[in-house]
Amino acid sequence: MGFRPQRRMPDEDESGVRLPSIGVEVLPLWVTCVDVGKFLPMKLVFIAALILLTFRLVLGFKNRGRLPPGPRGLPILGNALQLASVSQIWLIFDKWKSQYGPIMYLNLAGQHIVVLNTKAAAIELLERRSAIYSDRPKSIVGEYVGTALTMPFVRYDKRWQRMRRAAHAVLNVRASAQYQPVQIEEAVIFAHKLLYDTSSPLSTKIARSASTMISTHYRLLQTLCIHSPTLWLQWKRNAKRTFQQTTNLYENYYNTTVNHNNQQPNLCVSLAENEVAGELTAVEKVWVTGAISAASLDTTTVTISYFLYAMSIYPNVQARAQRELDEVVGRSRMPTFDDMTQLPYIKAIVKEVLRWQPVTPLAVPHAAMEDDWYEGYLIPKGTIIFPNVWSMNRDQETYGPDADQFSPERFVQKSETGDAFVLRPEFENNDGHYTYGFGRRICVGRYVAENSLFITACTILWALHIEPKANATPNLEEKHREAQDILNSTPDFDCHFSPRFPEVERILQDTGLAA
Ligand code: HEM
Repeated sequence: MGFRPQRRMPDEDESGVRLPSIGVEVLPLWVTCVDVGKFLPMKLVFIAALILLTFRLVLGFKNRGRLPPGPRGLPILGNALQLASVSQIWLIFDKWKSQYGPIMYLNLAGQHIVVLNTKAAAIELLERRSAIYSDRPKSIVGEYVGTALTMPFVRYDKRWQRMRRAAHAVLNVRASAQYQPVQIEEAVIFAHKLLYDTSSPLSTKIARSASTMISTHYRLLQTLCIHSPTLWLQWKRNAKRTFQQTTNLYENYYNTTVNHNNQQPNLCVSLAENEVAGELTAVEKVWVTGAISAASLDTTTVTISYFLYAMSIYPNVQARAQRELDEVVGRSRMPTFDDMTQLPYIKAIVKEVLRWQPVTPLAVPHAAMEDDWYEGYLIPKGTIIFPNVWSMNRDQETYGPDADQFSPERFVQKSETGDAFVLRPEFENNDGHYTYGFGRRICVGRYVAENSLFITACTILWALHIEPKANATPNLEEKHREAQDILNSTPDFDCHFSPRFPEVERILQDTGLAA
């Protein structure tokens, strides 16, 4: 069933993008004051703010007994100061989990936050009750510069439904198979670079490999990386210009790729040709491709970094994976997607990297669209919901006492003959982690990501021997203390790569040329 075109709202431009507006009802108090202050005498604003604040405090006290348990905060500021100086919020949440249980309440200067610490809570709310938990938090900055069109942050409305259907049409299990030849090519180029490119640092080589689907993808990503910080810093002054620049960037990329396609399957061409994508407006279409490219960049880069890092510090895992590759693939050709079912240990490594170091340890926040109750606790409408993926992925009841350790063995068991590994039956059709998120907002690119991670892991392990550079083993805890984001940071490490056997270079080159 198609969606009927939406009526344009008074504060939308012709592309349907919301223009800057003053939405008093949803803004945090301080922002309301700042914006409204331009239009009203300061005294009036102050009185209005005081009334609103009193109202919120009274309501807050009334509701407090019914809200989930959580750390005590300060009046007005709530828990804001407890979180302001923390670099890895998920570690604090993990600590609080043992104190407050499966569902935890925080207050950030009036904004309700609920953290879901267990898979049972996340599945009940974000999956079974997804009809009311699939929204995203309203972002004031974002609406100025285009999150109204950036798919992972789009509010749960008709536009998101159009975008999601289009993205699903070009990224579902079957559609994602069309990108496999390009993913093989990318993996071969990556392995070659790791071996022979001595000029660029490891992090640059990894970022290059994160262009999961199409070679031209990378050019867009590079441009985005260069422009993003300035675009975001100047957000308010140049809001409209920023939005326009980003649209131009995406449009340029989209048109160039569609018009100069070299016959390789790629996302833009798939979208241009897909019937479902016909429901999108022109501007939505280019933003879907841009947002998908951006969504795949950090996620894949961080995950591949942790894969290399794990291989360098767990030589036994590396050796076991290489034994599996030698037995199944041999040394006269490179692994392909056809080998996938025969390589359970490599699949287990990919699952374990995603479980052990989820790139977004709190996923992407959802938002409650109605007042709701869970286990006797009130979740007010507008609450921002963080699924605590980090804690769920390290739950000892599910993963055992070694849940904090990197151990792909947890996903495999000995085959009946006892001479090989097979995936444990419960993980055949199950990720074995919660890193791709939940419910209707679950990562739409996960099949492409899985293919990309699998073929990259196979290719690297088949071709290279990986060793940490002397004295280069980083202390992850130290690194984490430096992170200032809700994204897991890339580990700061370096490795030494060498070919596993003499024919590696020739076979890499032959495969690269043939792909
Ligand atoms: C290691 C790889 C990846 C991880 C761990 C990851 C993780 C996530 C997570 C946690 C979400 C939010 C889920 C939620 O709200 O519950 C998400 C959303 C999304 N991801 Fe991924 N992602 C990965 C790769 C990719 C790739 C390769 C693409 C594109 C080809 C992609 C496209 C998207 C999009 C478009 C969304 C927004 C979905 C929506 O809001 O409906 N992701 N991803």
